[in-house]
Amino acid sequence: MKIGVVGVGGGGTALADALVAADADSSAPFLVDAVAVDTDAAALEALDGIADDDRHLLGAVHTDGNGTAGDAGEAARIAREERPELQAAVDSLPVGSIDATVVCAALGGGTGAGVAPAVVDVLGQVTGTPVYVAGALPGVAEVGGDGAAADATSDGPKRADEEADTDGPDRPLASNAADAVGTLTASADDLVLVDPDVWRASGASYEATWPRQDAALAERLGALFAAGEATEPTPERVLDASELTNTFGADGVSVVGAASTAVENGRRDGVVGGLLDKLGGGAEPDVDEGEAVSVAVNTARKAVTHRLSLPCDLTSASRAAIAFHAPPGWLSRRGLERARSLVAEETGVPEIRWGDHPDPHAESFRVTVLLSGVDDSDRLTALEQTVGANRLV
Ligand SMILES: Nc1nc2c(ncn2[C@@H]2O[C@H](COP(=O)(O)OP(=O)(O)OP(=O)(O)O)[C@@H](O)[C@H]2O)c(=O)[nH]1
Repeated sequence: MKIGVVGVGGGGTALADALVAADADSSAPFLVDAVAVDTDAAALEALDGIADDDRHLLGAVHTDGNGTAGDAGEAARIAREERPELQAAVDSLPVGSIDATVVCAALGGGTGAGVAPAVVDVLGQVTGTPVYVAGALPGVAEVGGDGAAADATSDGPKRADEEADTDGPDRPLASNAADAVGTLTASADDLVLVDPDVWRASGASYEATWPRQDAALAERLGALFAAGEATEPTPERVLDASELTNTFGADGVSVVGAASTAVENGRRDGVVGGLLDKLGGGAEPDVDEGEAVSVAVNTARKAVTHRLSLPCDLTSASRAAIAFHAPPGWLSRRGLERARSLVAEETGVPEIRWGDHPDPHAESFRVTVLLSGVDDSDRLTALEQTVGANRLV
């Protein structure tokens, strides 16, 4: 599936940047163009992979280029007033060449929560193809949940001025996120959620977590989009744009799980080894089918039971798709079918679309699972309780 990407706000543009990097690393490129929109000039400046011309500063008159400090209402006003600028930013995407657009945003941010819905709206009018949102929730400790309590006990109770660093009145991360989840599940074609606490090591700061979280989500989304783009060597099955489109978009939110197992690809190390592989066509390892099946099944089990992008009740998903990525010899039809059956048993979703991406240079067997229509997640329930909202999905 060929995608366009729009990053919105600090966290959103960082995730968009990570998608550009994942595309550059992929042997089946999937990203056509990426643009960044922010009210924070320094955050735009800090991006790596998005071209300077594709970075758009909004609201400079209101914020002096310093962001909205969590004010989603102000960000939404800026998006309304500067709709022509937003439109111009989005217009640079070659809409005729993309199958879908992914809008990336950290939903606790003022700009992420306030501008992303406007971007979805503009895209809906200009593209005619699905618009998905990849949304990062604020961390539990950032919004003063259980994690914050744990932090407080390790360092003694938090002082009032420290509270302002988490979810004080000037940074209403939880209410921004709750509002954005409600709005975006209704207006976008899907909302894929990611929870920073899945990636946060015990005692680590969120700042240290974000780069890993952004890279991991970008790699997962990239694996799904690339599965339909792989052509050489021929896949067993293609997960094409229409199959992914038909998986995204069930009522609820989407989550992405992934796991990988290191495997031999028979490639030789170093420059000389690479040349020998080229001359000799590479040395495909002789893979035992039983081992290939067991690696496929065990990796698929890990993908749905560990490290989903949002912890949730798997059985609440109503649709699923799987992308397999591995050296060709490891992609046995029987292994892929058995892995698919395992995911069907774990989720209760009977019809699961799948595709594989044979990659002679892959050094692991990787399974990426998209679950759509998820409507039962303790993390969302906690967010609802924090802000006193009704069910968000
Ligand atoms: N995943 C990720 N999250 C981030 C990053 N930077 C900040 N965040 C988190 O994203 C949320 C919103 O922060 P920003 O994205 O900087 O906010 P914004 O959308 O630019 O909005 P402003 O309030 O106007 O600055 C907070 O929960 C941050 O903790 C990042 O690089 N990656």
